[in-house]
This record gives sequence, C-alpha cells and structure tokens, in this order.
Amino acid sequence: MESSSSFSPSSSSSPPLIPNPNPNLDQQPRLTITQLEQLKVEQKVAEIYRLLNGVSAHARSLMSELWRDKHVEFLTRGLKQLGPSYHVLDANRPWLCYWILHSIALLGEPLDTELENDVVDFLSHCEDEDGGYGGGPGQLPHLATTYAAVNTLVTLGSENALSSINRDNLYKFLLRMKDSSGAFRMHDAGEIDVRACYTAISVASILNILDYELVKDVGNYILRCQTYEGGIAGEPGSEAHGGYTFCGLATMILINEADRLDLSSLLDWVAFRQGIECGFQGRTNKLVDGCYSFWQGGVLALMQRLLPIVDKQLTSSSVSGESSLGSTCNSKSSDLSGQGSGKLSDVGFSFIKRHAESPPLFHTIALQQYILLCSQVLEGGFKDKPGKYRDFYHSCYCLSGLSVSQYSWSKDAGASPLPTAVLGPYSNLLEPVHPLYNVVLDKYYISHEFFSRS
Ligand SMILES: CC(C)=CCC/C(C)=C/CC/C(C)=C/COP(=O)(O)OP(=O)(O)O
Ligand SMILES: [Zn+2]
Repeated sequence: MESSSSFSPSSSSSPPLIPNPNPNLDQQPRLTITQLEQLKVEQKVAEIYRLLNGVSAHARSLMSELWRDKHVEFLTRGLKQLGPSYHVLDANRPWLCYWILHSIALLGEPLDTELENDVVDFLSHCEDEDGGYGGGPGQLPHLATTYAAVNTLVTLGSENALSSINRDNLYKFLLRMKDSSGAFRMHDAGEIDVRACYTAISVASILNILDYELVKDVGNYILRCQTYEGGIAGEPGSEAHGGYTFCGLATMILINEADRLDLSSLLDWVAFRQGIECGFQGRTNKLVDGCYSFWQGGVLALMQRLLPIVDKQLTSSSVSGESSLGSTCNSKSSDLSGQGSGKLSDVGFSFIKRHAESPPLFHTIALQQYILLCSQVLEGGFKDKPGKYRDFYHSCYCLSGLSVSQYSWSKDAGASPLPTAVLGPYSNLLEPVHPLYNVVLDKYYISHEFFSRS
C-alpha cells in the first residue's frame, strides 16, 4: 500500500521526492503569449515542488491539512449571498446551489433548516410547469440545471426537499428531450451531446423513473463518441475529454451497457491523464486542473468495479481474435443490475454494493497532494491551479476528487480507509460519494429509500 509520506507517483525512499517537472525552464526558445502564461503556471507548480522536497515529513503533513473551517465559511457565505441574487437574471443558480451544498455535505457540515427551506423554495420556483428545472424562476427547463437541482435536493435529503420534485412531469420533460437518434438534447431545440445523455439518465436513475423508453439507443450514441484514444468525446468526431468520459461511462453503467465500450483502451487513456504534477489533465497535452480530480479520478473509481468486464473483454478478444465490443447483449457476468434481470432502476444501487476489484487505478496520495497543496486556497475554497482564483465549481470537484481518492483503497464503498490512504491528518477525511451521481453516499441511500417507496 502507498505510504502517506510518499509524495511522488514513482516515489522511492530518499529525496528528492518529486522530480522537477521542467528542468529546462531557463533554456526555452522564444514563446507565444499563451505559452508564457502556461510557463508561469508551471513555474509556480515547480516552486511548490522545490518547497516540498526541502521540508521534513512533519512539516509536509502540516502543509497537507484540509482547512475545513475556512472552506465551510467560504461556502456558507456563498450560499447566503445567493439569497438576494435570486431575483437577478442568471442561468446558473441551481448549479451554484449544488456546487456549494454538495461541498458542504462532503465536509460533513449540517445545514441550518432555514437555509435549507430557502433553497427548496427557490428550486421549486425554477421547476417548469411542464417538468424540468431552469436556471432561475421563469427560465426554460434545461437538462444541466435539472441535474443540478435534483442533486441539490437529494443532498438536502429532507422529506420536504425530496417530495418537492414532480417526478411525473420530470419524466415527460426527459422524454421530450429525447432525440430520434436515442441521445438527448440539453433543452427544447438545444444541442445533443454526452452531457445531455448523462444528466437525463442520472436524474431518471436517482429518481427511480428510468425505463427502456428513455434508455433506447442512448448506448449507440455514446459508443459513437469513444475515440481512437480510448476516452469519450462530447459528440461523435470530437476529442476525448475527461468531463465527457465521466458522463459517457457513468451513463453506460447506469443503462447496464458498459460492456459495449472498449474498456481497456478507456482505462489506458484515463490512467495516462495523471501528470507528473500529480493532478489530472482533461485531455492529451493540456495542463492539469483540480476539477479533473473528480472527472478523471471518478472514472477510475468506476473502473475499479468494472475490472471483471475488462478481463472478459480481453479474454474473449484473445481467444476469438475478434472483439465482442459493441454488442447489446449483457451476459450474466457483465450485468450490473445485481439480479441478472437487467432491471434498470437497480443498477445505481447494486453497482455501489459491488466490491472494488483491485487497489486504486491511480496514485491516490499524489492526487490528494495536488488538491491540498496546489488547488486548496488557505482562506477557503479551491482553484484549478496555482495562479488562478478560487470558485465554487472547483471547490465542488476538488473536494469530490479528494473524497474519491481517500476511499479508493476501500473494497466496500464508504468503508473507513486506513490512515495511510489519507494524506495529512486523518481529520482530512471527507464523506464518501456515490461516484455514478456524485452525491454523498448517505444522502444517496436516503433518497434511494424514499424513491423506492413509490
Ligand atoms: C454533468 C456535466 C454537465 C458535466 C460536464 C463535464 C465537463 C467538465 C465537460 C468538459 C467540457 C470541456 C470540453 C472543457 C474544456 O475546457 P478547456 O479547454 O477550458 O479545458 P482543458 O484545457 O482542461 O481541456
Ligand atoms: Zn477546471
């Protein structure tokens, strides 16, 4: 197992623990403005590396502390400031609610009942009378803000929050967003992409309204988005990207068709996205960014439970010399519904009950190091990388990625990890998430119970 005093993906016993990411900084040829900007960021990261290599293990452990109180303060202030701006024209507010409230839930911080009721009330004003949620009261319903609103209400988890969702209308909205190709549109007459497929299927699954009419042919669309690199693009013919790879893989799992993807090339692609800086990049030849800690780290957490399917794919292609990918039939060992019955609404629940079949598929301590030392802002909040400003989006996805990496050694989802799996003091440990929906696991179980009743 990794040691929490090890700071390099390829660490050995003695210093320097981390190689200089760019030893030739002084000998660069003439650079463009963009390259100069990138260089400045890389120099900052290199500075942190130099700093880390020069300090004791004890000092490193202090530097790796999660500044919980500061984060809670930053997030709660943000949530309260949303209040007066509820009347301002802005299409992002359900997202802000989700990013902030999910972060607070990950930190294990309870929410004041008055604030919670304000959020439920606000989101019910965003709910369209024909189903789905818009970015604000009176705005067109949109799949992205519908996903954000539903995940927010699941995260709140009260009877008031969960019963505020009109599932019949939401189902009609989802059917209206379904295109004849099988994929989904983000909104009426809107763009079709893998995000739309994921947000529609995730919402339907968590609310227990997923059926074959919603699922029909969506897998065919996602298969067309897997690229020659192995990752998944936003639409057919585009470049593989971590955000879309998460959306595409999670969708395929939720519809019980993950075995149709080329999982070993997907695994190869995502494993190589963890850079020498210890964080993940979103796509080949781009800079690392804290938010990919979840998009790419989440993919690898999902893959830990899919390894038997990878083995099966590799065995069948080496035995027959032909690939069995792309078929629609799910044999028993690839069935994720847990019953061999292919019952769609069970997949999210039974998937998380599966054992992780291997140790983590990425360097979890290195990722925690990037998040805590390069993305964490000591005054509260998280950012993409040194040199950038904090924001709620990066706070949400850095904390989600931190949680995923802390629990990646746990065979059973949510089981307390050993101290060696957690970088810094054990009090850094966050709440575990359900990686298919990115909601806190306990909140998921409450909503699963609630929506299974009806
Ligand atoms: C559920 C949901 C709505 C998911 C969204 C998933 C997601 C993050 C998609 C990524 C979109 C994208 C191509 C960003 C590239 O930005 P960039 O070029 O600024 O960044 P890069 O250089 O890191 O690629
Ligand atoms: Zn980012």
